[in-house]
Amino acid sequence: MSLKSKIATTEELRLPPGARYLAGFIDLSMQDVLIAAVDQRPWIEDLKRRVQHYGYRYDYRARTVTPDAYLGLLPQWASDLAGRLVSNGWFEKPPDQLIVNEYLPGQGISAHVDCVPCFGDVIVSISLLSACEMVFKERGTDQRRAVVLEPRSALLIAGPARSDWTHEIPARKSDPIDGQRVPRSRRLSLTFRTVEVS
Ligand SMILES: O=C(O)CCC(=O)C(=O)O
Ligand SMILES: [Fe+2]
Repeated sequence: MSLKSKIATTEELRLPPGARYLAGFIDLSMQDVLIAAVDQRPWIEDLKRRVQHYGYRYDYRARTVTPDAYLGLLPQWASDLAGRLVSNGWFEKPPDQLIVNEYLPGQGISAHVDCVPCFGDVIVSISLLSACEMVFKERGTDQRRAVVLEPRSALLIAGPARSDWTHEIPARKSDPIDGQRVPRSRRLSLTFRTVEVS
């Protein structure tokens, strides 16, 4: 077994119930295409990290998505990825909302559960560039699972992992990976969701 698949297997075991992890979902040339596409688009700069919203705008202050937040169809590069997430069986229908997050070293996302009435049960986050650690914590217990999100991997969060556990990316400049401190560099994540409008 290669070192890489050994790491992926170990991380599988560390995932909370309902989460799944796929290393190498994106190949190197597709990663370049996606980064170039994202970097051509305007960033929203009013959080601690830069973000882009597609499909529907998520309101961070109200913590909700409303029907009037519709922004239009996903751009081609995003709907191609959404289609792959249907063909690999992770989504039943193509997700219609995408948030791109940019993390520079020292930036993260605080512990949260993605809005339960706003979005469907399945959430998939694709990682580009730097690796980082994601920490899951079970609400109401002291259970904690730290997983390494490798570049070009895909993480599915559903079921208990989606609603009974919080997830976060600690705001750090390096992560403990395989017993070493690995410095972070720029990371982009593409998080796909399905909006449930009432
Ligand atoms: O960057 C990530 O992989 C996770 C992003 C996330 O949790 C979110 O946008 O809700
Ligand atoms: Fe999240």
